[in-house]
Amino acid sequence: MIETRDLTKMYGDLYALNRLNLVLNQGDVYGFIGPNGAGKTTTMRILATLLNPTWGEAYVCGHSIYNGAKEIRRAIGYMPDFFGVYDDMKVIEYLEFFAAAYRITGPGRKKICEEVLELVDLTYKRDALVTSLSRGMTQRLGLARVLLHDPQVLLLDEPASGLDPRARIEIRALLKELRAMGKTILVSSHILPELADICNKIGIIEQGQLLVNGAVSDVMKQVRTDVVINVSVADRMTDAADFLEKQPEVDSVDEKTDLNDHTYLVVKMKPEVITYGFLAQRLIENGFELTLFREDEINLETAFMHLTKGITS
Ligand SMILES: Nc1ncnc2c1ncn2[C@@H]1O[C@H](COP(=O)(O)OP(=O)(O)OP(=O)(O)O)[C@@H](O)[C@H]1O
Repeated sequence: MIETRDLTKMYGDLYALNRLNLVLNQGDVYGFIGPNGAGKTTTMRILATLLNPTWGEAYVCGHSIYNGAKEIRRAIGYMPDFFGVYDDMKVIEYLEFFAAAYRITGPGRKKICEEVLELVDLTYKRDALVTSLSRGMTQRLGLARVLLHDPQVLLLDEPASGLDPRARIEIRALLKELRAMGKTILVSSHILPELADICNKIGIIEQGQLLVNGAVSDVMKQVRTDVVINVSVADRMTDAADFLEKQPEVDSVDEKTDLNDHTYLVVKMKPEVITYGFLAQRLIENGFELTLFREDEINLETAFMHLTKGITS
């Protein structure tokens, strides 16, 4: 669906993008992560055929950016990080305006506009002025706009930036829905954890260079520093904590309480230990009834800092 080969963009001596090689297959949701100025927008603009690279090649839906711009623009929905809305226009008028620009005509136009409004959960705002929408609603309207022509590929530049936590959750839910619809999505962010659970692939870019690229689980393995497991047992938590502390592979055991007031143990393994299934077995063999045994979610934000530290500092 998307392939770039040594894609490079220079501004004078500056490599905004340096030999970028990316592959997105149909249905991939690729989280493109990087700090400000990393080259994310440059990549998206090149893929959207709005900017020429200095060299390198890129294909979108099988069309080259050099001679397939028309076909590419038809196949993609590009949402830039900043886009203007027009004053004195109602939400539905705004969408109909863009639908007309996409040459969607006849009675079908109205239907499509209503459908995308429904998809982004803005039906209740159809007659509101676009300038009266909150930032989160404006972002959702922006998404609705790029969905009008039912593109196969979505290029979304920081769709969650500047949103409050609730609006971020809504955008993530929407992205999940688009993923379920089979869209291929390249979505950028400078916040790693934000995208981890909606993407199947992740790339981390800095100063125009892709530092890490792969399946979310592989990226997590690469950046993993130590293994932490959350454990809970029925009734005998104190005994379990004592037992775990005595195991030679265990570094530390701490007790924590979750939001529902459930207590669990946070077991940190020694640095060289990367497997941990044996601990569950030992607990069971020693008569503990396990109610929770799960690797702690790796803090991707920490991983991100860990990865980029060497370059930025
Ligand atoms: N028109 C331009 N002229 C000169 N330099 C530019 C131009 N556009 C971008 N750059 C530089 O190219 C680099 C990459 O910029 P880009 O906008 O792609 O980064 P980004 O990852 O999207 O960052 P942000 O999160 O801030 O949007 C930056 O150093 C930027 O200053």
